[in-house]
Order: sequence, then structure tokens, then C-alpha cells
Amino acid sequence: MSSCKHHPLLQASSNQTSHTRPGINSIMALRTLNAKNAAALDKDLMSVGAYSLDQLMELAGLSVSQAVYRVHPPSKGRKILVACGPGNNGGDGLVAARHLFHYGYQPTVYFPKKTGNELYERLTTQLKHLDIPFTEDFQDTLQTSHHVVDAIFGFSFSGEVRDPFKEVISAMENTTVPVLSVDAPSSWSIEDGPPASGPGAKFMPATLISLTAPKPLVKHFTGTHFVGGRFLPPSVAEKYNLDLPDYKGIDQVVEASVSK
Ligand SMILES: NC(=O)C1=CN([C@@H]2O[C@H](COP(=O)(O)OP(=O)(O)OC[C@H]3O[C@@H](n4cnc5c(N)ncnc54)[C@H](O)[C@@H]3O)[C@@H](O)[C@H]2O)[C@H](O)CC1
Ligand SMILES: [K+]
Repeated sequence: MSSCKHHPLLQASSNQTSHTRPGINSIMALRTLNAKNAAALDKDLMSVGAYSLDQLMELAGLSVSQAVYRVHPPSKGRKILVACGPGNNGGDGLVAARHLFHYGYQPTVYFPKKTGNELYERLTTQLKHLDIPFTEDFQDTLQTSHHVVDAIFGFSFSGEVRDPFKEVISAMENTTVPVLSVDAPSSWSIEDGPPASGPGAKFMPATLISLTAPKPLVKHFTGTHFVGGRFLPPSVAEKYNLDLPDYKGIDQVVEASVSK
């Protein structure tokens, strides 16, 4: 029996299943994490794991910025349009925009549904302090952008896309500007992938970065896939039957395929 079985994070759950300890694999065919367990895992990290949301979001956003750098180094064009939604997926986008600035990019942020939440106020102030522009017009800014970060919806998205995001999803779906989606292509069902019709039905971003672990939707994804969020304790990986990604050196992201 693994010593991890005695870890407090493992004892926190009453429905944990018995399984072998996930190995660090080099082939990187990763198991998936459904929306319900993704939310439960976050809760574990922030309760027994003693992480704050700021910390997790910072590491998630840092991973996103590294994935952008991998697929679109500044030599390919510095103008990055970062589309941020109203939840924590949007927060990851705000953090990523800050890191991208420091790497020498020129990010512009689209963040139409600002909350009064203190964390988001601080992230926004940090960006303004760097003179990073905010745009109200996604489609207009898209015309002059070299790359898009889709941080609109993550694992808590459900149903059909509501305004003001319908037009944004359609614009990302139809543009030739490459898009990198954070945790999920926004508008996709977390379990079932692209919607059958409406905005997002034909949306296939060039790149997806899954945070902590890929969600089931990844089985429908045909682009370049990374996993990031290098903060997963082995005991939590074991509890949720996840693989520990084989990160190299000081990298915050690793390219990965998914067990189909
Ligand atoms: N452990 C990790 O990997 C971490 C991941 N993080 C990121 O957080 C998101 C999940 O964040 P959450 O706040 O739970 O939700 P979302 O951002 O996905 O969106 C919620 C937001 O969207 C609205 N909404 C839902 N459905 C619709 C709809 N059909 N139309 C319009 N609006 C919709 C809802 O009302 C909310 O306002 C995860 O994916 C990661 O990206 C964290 O950063 C921390 C650690
Ligand atoms: K997204």
C-alpha cells in the first residue's frame, strides 16, 4: 500500500476508489478529469491543501503564458488578444496577459463582464499599471492581432453560450488568427465536446492547454495539446486517479496526448 493513502488529502474523501499509484509516464497519454471532479479537486487544494485561489490562478496563468510562448514565440508577432470570461478561467487569462507582457508581447485584454471581486480588481489593476490596453470590441481588435488566448469559459461552463460571448465565440470560430484555449475550447461541453449547432459548433482552436488534467472534451480536440498547472500533489493525483505529467526541468507545461 502506498504511503500516500495516509495523506490528509486522501482521507478527505469518502468516495475515493482504490487504485495503483499513478506513475510519472514519459509517453504522456493522460487520463481525464470530469467537471465535477475538477471542481472537487480545486476545493481539496484550497482546503486541506492550504492553497489560496490567487496561488493556483497564478500558476495556471503562468502555464498558459508558457504554452503561448511555445506555439507562438514573439518572433511570430507580438500582438496577443486575451479574451477573459467572468469566472476563474478569465482570471487565468488576466494572469497570463501579465506574464506575456513581461516576455515582450503586446497583450490586449477583452474582459467585458468584470466582477467586483477583489482578486479580479487587483489583477486588472496590475495590468493597467503596465499600460496593457483593454478593448471593448473583440472583433475589431482581432483584425490586428497575431494570436488569441481564449480564457472565456473553463470547467464550469454549461448550456448554450449567452451574450455577450456569442459573437466572440463566433469570431474565434471563423478567424484565421490562431487561438489557444485555456482548459476548454469555450462553448464546448466539458464532457461531450463541441455543441451540435450554434456558436462553437465548428470551433477548433489550434492549441489547448488543459489545467491540472485534461477534461473529457479533449477526445474531440485535434490540435496541439498541452497540460499545465504544475502544482498537483502526488496524493491528489492518486485520489482522482490522474497521471502526474512528466514536466521537464523548470517547464510549467508539457505537450501531451490523451488516453482515448
Ligand atoms: N486546478 C486548476 O486547474 C485550476 C483551474 N482554474 C481555472 O478555473 C476554471 C474554472 O473556473 P470557474 O470559476 O469554476 O468557472 P469558469 O471560468 O469555467 O466559468 C464560470 C462563469 O461562466 C458563466 N457561465 C457558465 N455557463 C455559461 C453560459 N452558457 N453562457 C454564459 N456564461 C456562462 C458562469 O455564470 C460563471 O460566471 C478552470 O477551467 C481553470 O481555467 C483556477 O484558476 C484555479 C486552479
Ligand atoms: K477557455
